[in-house]
Amino acid sequence: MGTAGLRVDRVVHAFGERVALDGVSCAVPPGRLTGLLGPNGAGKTTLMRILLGVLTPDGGEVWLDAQRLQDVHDRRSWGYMPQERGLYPAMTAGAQVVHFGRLHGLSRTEATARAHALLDELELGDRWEERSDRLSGGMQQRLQLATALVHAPGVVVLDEPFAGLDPVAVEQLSAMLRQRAADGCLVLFSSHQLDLVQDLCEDIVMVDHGRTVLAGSVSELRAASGQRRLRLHVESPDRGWLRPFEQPGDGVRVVSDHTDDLRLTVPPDVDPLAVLDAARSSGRVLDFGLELPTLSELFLAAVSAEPVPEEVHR
Ligand SMILES: Nc1ncnc2c1ncn2[C@@H]1O[C@H](COP(=O)(O)OP(=O)(O)OP(=O)(O)O)[C@@H](O)[C@H]1O
Repeated sequence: MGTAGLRVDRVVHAFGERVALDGVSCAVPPGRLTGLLGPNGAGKTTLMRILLGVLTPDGGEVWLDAQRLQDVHDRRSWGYMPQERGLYPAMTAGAQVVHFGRLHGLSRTEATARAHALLDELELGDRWEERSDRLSGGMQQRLQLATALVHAPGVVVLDEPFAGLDPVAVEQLSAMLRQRAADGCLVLFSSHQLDLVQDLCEDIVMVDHGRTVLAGSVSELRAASGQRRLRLHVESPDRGWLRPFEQPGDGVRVVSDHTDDLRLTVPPDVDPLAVLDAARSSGRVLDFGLELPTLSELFLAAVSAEPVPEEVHR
C-alpha cells in the first residue's frame, strides 16, 4: 500500500440498527484541499470520527500512507476541529491557544510564538486578552481553528469549519487551509453547503446515505458532467425557437423562465451556440452566459441515478 495520503476503503459503521456508513470509499491526497460533502445525516461526522480513532469501523479499512490506521493509536500530529465548540469560556483567546499548544507538547515559548502568529493570521491578534465567551460566534470558530492548528499538524480534519462564517472569513479560512495543503499537510473538511464550498476546495468526496456518490477534482467533475447551463437575457417573450431543442428525455430543459431571463440546461450532444443562434433569430439577446453545473446539481444528478433508501438499516 504505497499511495500517499489518507485512503478510506469500503468503511461500514452502524449505530445499533442504523447504518451510518455503508461502504464509503475515498482518498485524501497531500497537497490539495479536500472537501467531504453531503447533506445532513450523510455520514460525514461518523467518517471523521473513524479517521480520528474515536469510533471503530465495523468493516473496511483506513490507511494513512502505508499504515493501516486501525493499528495506529498515536494521532498527536493530527489537528481536529469538531462541529461542537470546545473552548473554555472564561479563558482568554491567547491563553487558550497556548494551552492547546502545551497539551501537544510545545514549550511555553514555542506555544506562545505560534499562538501569536496564528491569531494574527486569523485576524484575532487584537483579541488576545479577550475571554472567549465574549467573542462573536465566527470569532470563536476561528479561535477554535487556531487551537487545532497550533502544533502544526501534518493531518488536519475539520468538521463544518465554514458554517456560520461571513463570506470574507470563508475566503480567508479557505486560503489559509489551501496554503497548509500546499505545504504538504493533509487537509480534510466537511460541509453540507455544497455550493458554498465549490470554489474553495480542489477535490471533493460527496457522500449520501453513507456511500460515496461522487469523488474527484471539482473542476474535472464539473466539466466532465457534460451538462452546461445557458443563461439568456432575451427581449422577446416568444419561445417558439426553443421547441426544436426540447426533445423528450435528453433535450434542452428550461430551468427557469422569468420574463426576459431564461435559464436552460444543455445536454452534451447539443451545441449551445446553436441554441443561442435560434434565440437571436427571434429577437434581440441582450446578454448570455454558459455555466458549468453547480455541485448541488451534480449531487442531485448523482443521487437520482441510484435508488436512495428511505432509512438504511442492517
Ligand atoms: N451517536 C449516534 N447514535 C446513533 N445514531 C447516530 C449517532 N451519530 C450519528 N448517528 C446517525 O448516523 C447517521 C450519520 O450521521 P452523521 O452525524 O455522521 O452525519 P453528517 O453527515 O455529519 O450530518 P450533518 O451534516 O447533519 O452534521 C445519521 O442517521 C445519524 O442519525
